Amino acid sequence: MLKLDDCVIENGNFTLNADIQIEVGNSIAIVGPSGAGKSTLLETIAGFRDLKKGQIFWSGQQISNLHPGKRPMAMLFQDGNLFPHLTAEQNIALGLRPNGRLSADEDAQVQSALGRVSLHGMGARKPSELSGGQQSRVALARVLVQRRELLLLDEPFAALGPALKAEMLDLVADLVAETQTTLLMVSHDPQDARRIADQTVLVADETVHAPVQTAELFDNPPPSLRAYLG
Ligand SMILES: Nc1ncnc2c1ncn2[C@@H]1O[C@H](COP(=O)(O)OP(=O)(O)OP(=O)(O)O)[C@@H](O)[C@H]1O
Repeated sequence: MLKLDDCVIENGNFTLNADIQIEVGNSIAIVGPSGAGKSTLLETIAGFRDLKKGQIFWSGQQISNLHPGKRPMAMLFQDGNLFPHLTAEQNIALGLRPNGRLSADEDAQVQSALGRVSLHGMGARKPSELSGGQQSRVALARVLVQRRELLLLDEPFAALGPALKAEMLDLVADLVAETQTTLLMVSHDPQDARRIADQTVLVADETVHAPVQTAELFDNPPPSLRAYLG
C-alpha cells in the first residue's frame, strides 16, 4: 500500500494536503483543475520535493526520508524524458546503470525491453530519428528495465495524437498488469482515466481526495470537477 499519512506539501505560497491510501497493483488516474497540485503531488511522492508535514509509506516502510533514486518508483514527465545525444539503447540503459558499461545480461534486458515496446532494430537511433510515439516507447522501455514497483506518469503522452495516445495507454495498461506495478497517472482527459484507471484521485481545493471509482466520479462529478470539465 502507498500511504500518504497526514501530509502537507508546500510549493511557494501553494499548500496541498494529502491523507490517502492506494492499494498495491491499482491503476489510479489523478485529475483536477490546472494549478491544483497534481504535478506537485507526484514530484513529492517521487522525492523531488520535501514534505512540510507528514510521512509517506510504501508497503509499511517509510520512504519520505529516502533520496529519489532509492525510492521504489520510476517517473515519466510530459517531455524531456530522453537525452537527445544518446541512442535509444543508451537511453534505456540509463534505467539500469546511470554510468558505466552494461553486462551481457543487462544488455539482454535492454534488447528485451526494446522488443516489448515494438522497437526491435531501432536501438541505435537517436531520439531525433524517432517519431514522437517511438520516443515515448523508448522512455517506457527505460521504465521497464528499472523494474520499480510504482510508476508515476505526469502526462507523458499529452503531445501525441489521440490514436497514438490511446495506443500508448493500452501499452502502459498491459505492462503494469504484467508486472503488477502500481500506477499513478496525471491526466487532463477523462477518457484517459476511463481507459486505464479503475480508480481516480481528484486534486482540488488544496486537497488530494481519496480514490473513488473512475466511472462514478465522471458520471456524477463534484462541483470542483464539474467546473473544470466544463
Ligand atoms: N516554482 C513555483 N513557485 C511558486 N509556486 C509554484 C511553483 N510551481 C508551481 N507553483 C504553484 O503550485 C501550484 C500547483 O502547481 P502544479 O504544477 O502542481 O499544478 P497542476 O495541477 O499539475 O497543474 P497543471 O494541470 O496546470 O499542470 C500552482 O497553483 C502553482 O501556482
